[in-house]
Amino acid sequence: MHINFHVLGTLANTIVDPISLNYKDIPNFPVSTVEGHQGNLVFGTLSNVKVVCMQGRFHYYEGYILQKCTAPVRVLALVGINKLIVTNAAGGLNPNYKVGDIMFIKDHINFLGFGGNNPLRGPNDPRFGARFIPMNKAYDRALIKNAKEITKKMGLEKSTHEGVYVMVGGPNYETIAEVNSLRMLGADAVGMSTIPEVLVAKHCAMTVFGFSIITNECISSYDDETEPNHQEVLKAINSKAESLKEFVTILVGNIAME
Ligand SMILES: O=P(O)(O)O[C@H]1O[C@H](CO)[C@@H](O)[C@H]1O
Ligand code: HPA
Repeated sequence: MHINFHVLGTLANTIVDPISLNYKDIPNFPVSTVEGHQGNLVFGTLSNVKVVCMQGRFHYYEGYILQKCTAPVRVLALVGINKLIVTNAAGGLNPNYKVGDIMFIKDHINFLGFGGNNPLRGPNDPRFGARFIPMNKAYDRALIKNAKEITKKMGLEKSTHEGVYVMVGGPNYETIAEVNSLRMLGADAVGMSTIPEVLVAKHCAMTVFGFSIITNECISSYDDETEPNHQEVLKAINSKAESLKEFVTILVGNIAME
């Protein structure tokens, strides 16, 4: 199983018997440039299940093409990974979402993809998957159900949601008009990542589960004096680290029992 920990990088510290490889020591691997993305591939076990954790991901706004951003997912497929847990920090578009809430990703809107910018663009390599892939079952329903049961038992029910993630290119945060448009499109949380990895994972026939941590409430009024910033994003993530570690550890154990 593979866990993509990204800005939740401290979660990698829960891995038992870890073997950590720095991305810069892996031939042809991209290198993380974003604060909070530590840049290690960590092999080990969690809940007695063999896992690989990406401690740091790659974003389009860093300057990498999407094929490069997602190359690690294909590396993971080649080492035998068939289940992927993706995580991210996201701004809450849904007015009911509060900082620190968890959103299980039930679906996504690929803003970059609408214009044809897709990691699967180019000649198809059939060793990984088919040219045309369905995405209506991208996020595994059974795992969402399982995750809901865990958060309920953890007493997190009120701060947990199921929603739609939209990816924008970044690196700027959204204007007020953009926030209002994304809401109208039906998105609940916005970020600058994840969807390319999910596309490549589905191309490789992986089972995918994803969740967002709501790190800020998107600003939708011209009278609001506040501004979003990456420090508040990191702070919100760190304040949830302990309960997220517990959640992911239980989830991995449950997945293995299925
Ligand atoms: O999606 P992740 O990498 O978790 O992080 C989110 O937080 C950063 C912006 O603060 C952006 O990288 C955005 O995508
Ligand atoms: N917008 C886009 N990406 C983000 C945000 C946001 O408000 N918060 C964390 N990542």
